[in-house]
Amino acid sequence: MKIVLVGYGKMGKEIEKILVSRGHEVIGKATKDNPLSSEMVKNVDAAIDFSTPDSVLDNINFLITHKIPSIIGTTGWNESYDEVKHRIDTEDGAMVHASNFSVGVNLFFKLNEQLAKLMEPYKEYTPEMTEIHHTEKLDAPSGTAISLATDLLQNHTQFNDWYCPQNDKKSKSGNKLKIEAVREHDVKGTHTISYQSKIDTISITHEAHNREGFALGAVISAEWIQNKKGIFTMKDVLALS
Ligand SMILES: NC(=O)C1=CN([C@@H]2O[C@H](COP(=O)(O)OP(=O)(O)OC[C@H]3O[C@@H](n4cnc5c(N)ncnc54)[C@H](OP(=O)(O)O)[C@@H]3O)[C@@H](O)[C@H]2O)C=CC1
Ligand SMILES: O=C(O)C1=N[C@H](C(=O)O)C[C@H](O)C1
Repeated sequence: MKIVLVGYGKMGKEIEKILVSRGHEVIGKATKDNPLSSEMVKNVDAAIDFSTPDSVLDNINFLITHKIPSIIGTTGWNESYDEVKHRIDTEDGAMVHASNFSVGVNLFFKLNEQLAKLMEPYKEYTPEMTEIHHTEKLDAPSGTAISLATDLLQNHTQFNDWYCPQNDKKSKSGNKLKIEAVREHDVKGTHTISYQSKIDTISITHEAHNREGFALGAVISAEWIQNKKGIFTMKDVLALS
């Protein structure tokens, strides 16, 4: 495949390695000072976007307009999801998006759903979430934490929304699940869901050791989306229901 990388930072560089190792070609790299252009997307099979929360929506709209299948790993655009889905559905677009492209985290998503169902009758346990990332991360909470919280809320009735003390846009008031966002030097991404009671705590944790899993999942998604139309997630790519 001929691929354009949108964002050539920590993830863009990791994805390039995997693309080359699987026999693909990177024919363009969009960055802050060299954004997407019509010239850059001529004859490409897919674009893989790991850019910034501020630029991703413009990138997505550009790629839909130019009929380029897109793999969107950038986080922080959840509020625009309905608008993007409408464009993909009505303009015959093709996209795989995921807050986390690693196989391990997608299995962890299933574990979180199952644990929420199991804990639902035990009202003495209160769920809580923590995510830890590197200090350069621009969004809080992480996209993965938002996905985990959304799945938990759908399978457990104690709370009806989430809040994050490190995110001013979401108010704490009301009946909300707490997501603590911690920033430490060079952490690749750790997510913990805990159910706490006076007597004990039950926790599950996923810890990424490096960025390879995210990058591999994005490349597999670009291979998978070829000749497909519609908006998909990593769950579709992995055939996890
Ligand atoms: N879904 C998943 O599995 C994962 C998602 N992510 C998400 O991916 C995103 C990127 O992460 P990471 O690689 O660590 O971030 P980096 O900060 O390392 O890289 C961001 C890149 O985006 C580029 N950029 C900025 N503005 C634009 C623009 N207008 N057009 C194109 N590119 C632009 C930057 O350009 P310049 O170099 O010029 O500054 C930089 O190359 C984040 O949102 C992160 O949360 C990360 C890991 C896994
Ligand atoms: O910015 C990162 O690094 C990561 N971002 C994604 C997120 O926001 O969940 C995925 C992973 O946790 C790493």
